[in-house]
Amino acid sequence: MAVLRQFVPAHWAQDPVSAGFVRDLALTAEQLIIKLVLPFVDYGLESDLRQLDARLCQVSGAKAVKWQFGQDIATLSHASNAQDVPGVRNIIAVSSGKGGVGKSTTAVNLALALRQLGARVGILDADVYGPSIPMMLGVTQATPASDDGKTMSPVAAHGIVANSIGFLVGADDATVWRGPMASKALAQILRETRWGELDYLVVDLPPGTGDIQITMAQQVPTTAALVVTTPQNVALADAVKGISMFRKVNIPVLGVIENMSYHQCSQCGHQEALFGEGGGLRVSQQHQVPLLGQLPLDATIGRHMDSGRPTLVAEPEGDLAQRYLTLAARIACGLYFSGNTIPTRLYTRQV
Ligand SMILES: Nc1ncnc2c1ncn2[C@@H]1O[C@H](COP(=O)(O)OP(=O)(O)OP(=O)(O)O)[C@@H](O)[C@H]1O
Repeated sequence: MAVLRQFVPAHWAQDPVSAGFVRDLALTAEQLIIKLVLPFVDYGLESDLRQLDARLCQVSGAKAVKWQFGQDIATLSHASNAQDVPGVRNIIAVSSGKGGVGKSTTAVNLALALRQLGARVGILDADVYGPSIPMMLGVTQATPASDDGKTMSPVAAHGIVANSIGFLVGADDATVWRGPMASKALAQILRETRWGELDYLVVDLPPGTGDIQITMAQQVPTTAALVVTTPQNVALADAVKGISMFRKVNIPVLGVIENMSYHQCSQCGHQEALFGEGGGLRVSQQHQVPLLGQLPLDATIGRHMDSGRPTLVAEPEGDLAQRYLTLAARIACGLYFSGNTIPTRLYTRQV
């Protein structure tokens, strides 16, 4: 325990003992068995912890250390008084100040990365003006089923569940929705979907700071928001507006994600900062929000999205997937250590 107390894994705010994650510790003739149960998903933790093996063997007399991991994702508190969404533990809003910065691409890959790390994940396409999630998940022909005429089952794709106004009205019709009608559509689709048990529901917001964002603050129990930006000054200025808006409406901003940070040549691997350098970091420092990750402008990301097989599905072992997995773990970790755990409610559904 003393050895474990001295070790704080990357992005954690506490060591595993103080955080209460050590569930079991047993010494057999040969092995020291340590079981950790985490309230968030993590990535690369075992290789981090393996650095302790030699020291643990020395103090315990064991020949080897066996690490065991379990996961019970915590429900974190949210600032709004909005009613819970049955079965949904945490809601993460993905936003951007400007359109076209790669918010939906990031939201989809983030949801799939959380899933790959072992969480139960859903995605809600709240971009009621231009829903793109059905296309990105390759399920444009799907329709959420309803057996009672009041609620609907989300569409399953690549291990996650999804719902989008695009499934219900067709992408072109959605663009005419404005103001209260769009907000009502979001609230309705969120509450009338039978999400099942989810650790994380990722919500892809429309760009900007409009009615939908206000609805997220007032009617949705949002745990925290992420702001996606590119390094260009125009995008950064709008990202700052987004951060201020979330703060005004009491939604914690977990951090900034810089997309299209640099261009990586698919032929020679050369990296070039097409849109300038250091923008995301500047915003993060000036507005006291962490820079959670930087993703390259890479033509394969766009191609994967267009084919309906996002990078996490098309190349789950590739370098880009590793970046999304690292980002997802950092978000899950940050959400846990910056929030307050509340008891997870048990729901029964009337049939
Ligand atoms: N890192 C990236 N590298 C290459 N292409 C990308 C990257 N991120 C996004 N794209 C591409 O950029 C385009 C815009 O992305 P996306 O739809 O995710 O943006 P958005 O911010 O959600 O836009 P909007 O909110 O206006 O709908 C898409 O064609 C997508 O495939």
